[in-house]
Amino acid sequence: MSSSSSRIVELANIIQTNTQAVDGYLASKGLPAPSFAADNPPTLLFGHGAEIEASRQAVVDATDELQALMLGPTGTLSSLFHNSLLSIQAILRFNLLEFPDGKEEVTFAELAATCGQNESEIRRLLRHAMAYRIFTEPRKGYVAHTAASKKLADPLMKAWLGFATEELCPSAVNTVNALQKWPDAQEPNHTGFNLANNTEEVFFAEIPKDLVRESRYADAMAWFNSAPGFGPEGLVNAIPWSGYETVVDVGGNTGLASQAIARKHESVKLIVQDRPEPVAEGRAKLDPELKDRVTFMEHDFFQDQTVRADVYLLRWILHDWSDKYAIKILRALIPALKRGARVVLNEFVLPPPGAASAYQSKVLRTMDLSMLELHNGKERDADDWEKLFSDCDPRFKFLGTTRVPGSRLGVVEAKWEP
Ligand SMILES: C[S@@+](CC[C@H](N)C(=O)[O-])C[C@H]1O[C@@H](n2cnc3c(N)ncnc32)[C@H](O)[C@@H]1O
Repeated sequence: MSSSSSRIVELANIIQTNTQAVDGYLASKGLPAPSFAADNPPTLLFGHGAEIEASRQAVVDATDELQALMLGPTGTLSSLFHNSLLSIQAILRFNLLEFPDGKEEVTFAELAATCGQNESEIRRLLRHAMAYRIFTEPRKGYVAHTAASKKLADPLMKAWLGFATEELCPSAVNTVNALQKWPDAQEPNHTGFNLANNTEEVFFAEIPKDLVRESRYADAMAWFNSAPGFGPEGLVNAIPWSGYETVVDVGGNTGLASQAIARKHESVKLIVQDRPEPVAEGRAKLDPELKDRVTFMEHDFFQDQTVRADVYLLRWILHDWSDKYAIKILRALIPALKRGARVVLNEFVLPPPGAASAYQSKVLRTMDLSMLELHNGKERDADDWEKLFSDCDPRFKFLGTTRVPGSRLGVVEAKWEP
């Protein structure tokens, strides 16, 4: 091994040590090595405890940094590909994930025929996806699945990437225009989404006009809830829920987080509040065993809260809104708050500058800009959260932020102390 102390060698060593740790662990458990093959399990590397997760993450971070160093500044800038999601959009729109007659391999021509498109453009689009290891061409002219193209057929994954290509991409392209038109960036209907859709409605009023868009959004939320580190497990373990009688899950969508809490903590009652569409879907899909403890209620969170509870949970709510509107949502709780009532947020807590790897920062910053594109919302750091409560009302006592091991989201707590 080289004795050089350069960063590239240091990174190579980090990659080697941690890759060996992951590989040795998989072998010791009789699990396959990661590969792009269609039958490689999509969650192979997850759920093996903190140590293996730390090694996996170290490899991801170090390979990202090493690649950037090896590309150099020109290579880094030229690999910001503007249309990296175009082939995914085509695959989803043209429904190219299911091969005719259940075949394992199909020709480009057969796939083109299923959607009435030209073979040559389908070939170009699929070969673009193949460069990202989504599908493969095992022999010239034939298409076969990889682990990633198989995963893309999962309905929730499909919904998330459908949401990204059909809602986020057009909104992103229009975001700088929106900022030029409305520089204060506080109003939820002054966004890239508004310009892209030629509407003055906020996202949450525009989307329900079309059932396909509404149900894709609900499924995209469900995908987030099922992705490693994004599920409600962290929240379920972060708070002593059994010590509380009543919890209101404000903007709880179809109630996934509330159901997870109710399953683990058998005494607590949860009321899920949201817009009519998710409330109807949540009621219809509710696990019958939880029907006495998880109930649904239509409620606009900009209107005064009417339910007196011990805890008000807002999970992934305030990041959808600028400070001006996040404060309105928190103030609307005040009429129902009893002394000592808790407000619990389950949101990203952005790390201080330089604390996260560049790879992690890309994930967090992408989410932050997505909020800007759709709603003029934003992700916040610990200081931002504290300031939000103090700007809202000095009677909120800020209790701090915690990060639950294994969860990518933080828990932010405040107490009502009039
Ligand atoms: C990002 S989702 C989070 C959903 C859920 N809490 C979770 O963790 O998956 C935001 C939620 O806010 C709801 N919402 C938006 N505007 C609302 C309003 N004015 N009143 C009540 N709910 C609203 C949406 O319907 C959606 O369910």
